[in-house]
Amino acid sequence: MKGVFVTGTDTNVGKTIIASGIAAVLREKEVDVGVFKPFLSGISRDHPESDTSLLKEMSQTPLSTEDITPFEFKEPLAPLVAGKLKGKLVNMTEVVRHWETIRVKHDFFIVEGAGGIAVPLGEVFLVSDLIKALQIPIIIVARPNLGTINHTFLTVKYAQSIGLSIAGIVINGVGEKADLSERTSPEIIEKLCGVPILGITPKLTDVTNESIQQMVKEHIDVSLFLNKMGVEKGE
Ligand SMILES: Nc1ncnc2c1ncn2[C@@H]1O[C@H](COP(=O)(O)OP(=O)(O)OP(=O)(O)O)[C@@H](O)[C@H]1O
Ligand SMILES: C[C@H](N)[C@H](N)CCCCCC(=O)O
Ligand SMILES: [Mg+2]
Repeated sequence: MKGVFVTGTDTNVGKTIIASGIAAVLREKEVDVGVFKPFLSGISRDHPESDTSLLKEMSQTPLSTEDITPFEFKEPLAPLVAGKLKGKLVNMTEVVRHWETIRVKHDFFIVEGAGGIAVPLGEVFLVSDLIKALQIPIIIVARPNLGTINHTFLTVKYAQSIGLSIAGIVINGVGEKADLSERTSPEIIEKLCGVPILGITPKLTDVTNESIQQMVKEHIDVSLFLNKMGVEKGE
């Protein structure tokens, strides 16, 4: 099994949009792709607008929403905090055990974290610890606007400091009239971080499964990380 873990510089940066778009593009390339969003908070995994639902739809995996998202929490908070409120603390062993049961179901997995890379998932583990346990490279989704250089640099340096492999960065949601910071940040980010920018995606005016897939197909070079991982793909 090969895969990539989609994390971000923050919550709400577009991890699900990018992860689900990549899943759809890989499916179109006849890659046997599965999805895993182990922790979801603030919405039910079966809600049609949940991360889980979009990831499932775009990958067309037969995995159930429970397979994809074994741990869901009501409050829109860090999973550890939401879990404490529910009296349910998840430990890493539970997550890895669940992962071992589903990882055999597909050749390639796209995993989505929760919030940014240092969000607490359990009493003693963060998103970054889960990434380390799954031993797959990361894609960092970042905002386009002023402030993103710092956020992205901090995320990259933290990931590198704990030995995570970084496939690249996606700068997501550039407005139609990109301002000076949006136009200048990508180059400085790539130079400062020493990590490839896999793509710069626009802010869609109409967010549909089709527009997400088309956006990723047009703006993200998935071969940049597929080739590195030796993933055979269709035409
Ligand atoms: N390129 C884009 N164009 C238009 N809307 C976007 C784009 N990327 C993200 N959005 C919107 O921004 C919001 C946040 O995106 P998304 O849910 O993917 O973020 P996230 O990083 O997965 O958040 P979370 O940390 O909660 O999982 C959603 O409403 C989504 O539809
Ligand atoms: C609720 C939200 N949509 C995410 N699922 C969780 C974001 C946790 C962020 C925690 C933090 O960085 O302060
Ligand atoms: Mg998400």
